[in-house]
Amino acid sequence: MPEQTTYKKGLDGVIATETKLSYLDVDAEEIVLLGYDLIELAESKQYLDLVQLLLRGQLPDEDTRPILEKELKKEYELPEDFFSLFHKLPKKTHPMDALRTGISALAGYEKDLDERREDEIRQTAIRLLAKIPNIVANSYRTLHDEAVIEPDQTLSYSANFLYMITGKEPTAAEAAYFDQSLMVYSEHEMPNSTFTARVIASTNADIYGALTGAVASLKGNLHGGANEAVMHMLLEGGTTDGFRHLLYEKLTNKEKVMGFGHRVYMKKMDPRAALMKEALRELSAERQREDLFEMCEAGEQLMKEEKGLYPNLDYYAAPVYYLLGIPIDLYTPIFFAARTLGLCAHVSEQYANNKLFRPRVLYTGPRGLHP
Ligand SMILES: CC(=O)SCCNC(=O)CCNC(=O)[C@H](O)C(C)(C)COP(=O)(O)OP(=O)(O)OC[C@H]1O[C@@H](n2cnc3c(N)ncnc32)[C@H](O)[C@@H]1OP(=O)(O)O
Ligand SMILES: O=C([O-])CC(=O)C(=O)O
Repeated sequence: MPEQTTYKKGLDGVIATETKLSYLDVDAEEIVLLGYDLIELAESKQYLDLVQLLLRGQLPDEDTRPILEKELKKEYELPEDFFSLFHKLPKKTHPMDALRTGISALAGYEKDLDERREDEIRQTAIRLLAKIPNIVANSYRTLHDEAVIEPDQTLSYSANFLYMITGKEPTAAEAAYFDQSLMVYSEHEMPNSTFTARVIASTNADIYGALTGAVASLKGNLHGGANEAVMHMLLEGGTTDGFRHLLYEKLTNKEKVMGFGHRVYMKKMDPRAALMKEALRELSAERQREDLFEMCEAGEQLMKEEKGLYPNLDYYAAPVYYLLGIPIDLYTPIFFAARTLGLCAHVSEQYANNKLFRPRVLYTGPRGLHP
């Protein structure tokens, strides 16, 4: 028998690894990202700055940012005929499953899957960050019998991502809201998907396998899948009164209300949700959709009063994506595209200081049986 240690269901509160990448300091209300506060970064920087920070350890300056942008743009293209893969899938395939298939398929094109050197893994991360938005947008298009939209090198990274999704060149303001959402989704310490990726990487499996597993984890509605569920719930509610009624019904039926609660922030508002709430306030005023903002605020108020629960990021990111004209099925794939950054940094860190994850169990089954 292993030495008895405390068992925590769902590894609640258990320290799983050391990391220099990020830490949720709930008391200080800070999401620490390599020493910086994620919210401060999201208010003043761009997603590409975070790419440089998480993969290369420091924020870029005016000289290094364009170099990084060029590196990414050089890698936008996917292998020839890549999207024929998606023509063969059933039309009802969820975009997260298409993304999982796409990332898995990309592995076959990598020149050396056994490479584990930190600088090389970080170059692979650049390739993944360049290609995943293309897979997200165009696997969806292919499954919907729409023409593939080639990446536009003249647009910024985030503007191009949004352009490939909607087919329209975004305004500077739309691109900025989207970029900010990518930043707040980019990295968040040790959620289930990051843990999944590190567990897979700890067997010395390649980064494509680690990310493929992480897509599967993120799809679940207790994790990334919640953003899509939130939007369906808002649409089902329809009006503030309708939404309130729906939430009461869910609480009476003891159903989980998507977009509320969090393993780490359980009794506090997720700081990222507060930032997206401000984005929604502005965007809904610009679009004369104050009704949507009011509905969300009424839901927030009700959940606080009835359950003492606060919104997480998915609650306010979903209506922001809705007002940006993004199809609901793409909300979780976009979350994954943004999180590719944090995942790659974690996988790289795992390789650099590896120890196989292999916990023990609290056995509750029978003993002493004989065939
Ligand atoms: C970006 C992200 O991935 S953030 C997470 C996105 N996921 C969601 O929004 C899904 C809805 N939320 C949840 O299911 C949960 O809050 C989780 C899974 C995120 C975290 O919860 P856990 O730490 O595992 O706590 P658990 O699910 O056990 O909940 C504890 C209690 O709060 C209640 N609770 C927690 N979240 C909710 C919710 N959203 N709606 C209703 N009740 C809830 C539970 O029913 C439980 O009550 P009980 O003790 O009376 O049984
Ligand atoms: O931290 C978590 O458990 C989930 C979450 O908010 C994220 O992955 O962004």
